[in-house]
Amino acid sequence: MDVRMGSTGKFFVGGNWKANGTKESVSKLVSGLNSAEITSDVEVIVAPIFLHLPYVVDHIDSRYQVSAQNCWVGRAGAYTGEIAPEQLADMSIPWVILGHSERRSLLKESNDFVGAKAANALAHGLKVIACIGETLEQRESGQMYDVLEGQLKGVADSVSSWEDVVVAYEPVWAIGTGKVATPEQAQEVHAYIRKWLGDKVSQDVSSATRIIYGGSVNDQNAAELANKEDVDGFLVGGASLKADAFATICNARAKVPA
Ligand SMILES: O=C(CO)COP(=O)(O)O
Repeated sequence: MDVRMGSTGKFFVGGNWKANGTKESVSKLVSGLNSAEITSDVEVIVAPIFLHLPYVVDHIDSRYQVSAQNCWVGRAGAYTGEIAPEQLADMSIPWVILGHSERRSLLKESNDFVGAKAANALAHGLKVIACIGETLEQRESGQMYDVLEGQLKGVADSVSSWEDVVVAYEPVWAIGTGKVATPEQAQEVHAYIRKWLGDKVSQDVSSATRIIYGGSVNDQNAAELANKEDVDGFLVGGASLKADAFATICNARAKVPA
């Protein structure tokens, strides 16, 4: 089994809770996760909304790491409504998700802006899950690789060290739609991303960087996707809100025979 080095060399599963949850539901989810059985071969991250971060940091088991879903592009200061990476680090939040397609489309975050945010977060000691992905229209009109390249380049132009970067391939047409990419579709794009990193960044970065898949991953389809050579983990939305389903996804690679 081909295992990526990354910072820990482990299969990587992130639960992106998006703008979901109340005090009550988050407390239930955290207790469900605390009693879930998860193999030690996997690095697991959960990403609640900013407001719930302190509660989750204080109450979740140390087997899980906590992530924000966004951060500011610069330092702390006069930026109303924003949260800077050093403020996340100060709250013991080690990870941040950047460039999610919901932010790219709804908030018009550009490739350069996402790259600048990634560099800024890394400079302040955070680790970054950098999201890329094409829409159905872009895929069907043959623009998929141009779009993915632009998104990768946005990150690569700003980021000098990739040690603390995980790349999440999340085809927009698969997010929240129940229409998961086939294992072959995911593998094809992951292999493209790995080759792009090898050609444009370095062979070391290409082989060490974990490339994870997101988009309608659930407890039924995760094992087959995890079996693909270049799928190093998942970024999970809806199914990460259920502790049992999320634990099954976290254990998906462990179930695959080596
Ligand atoms: O956007 C996603 C994770 O960041 C995927 O969401 P779903 O798993 O709900 O499709």
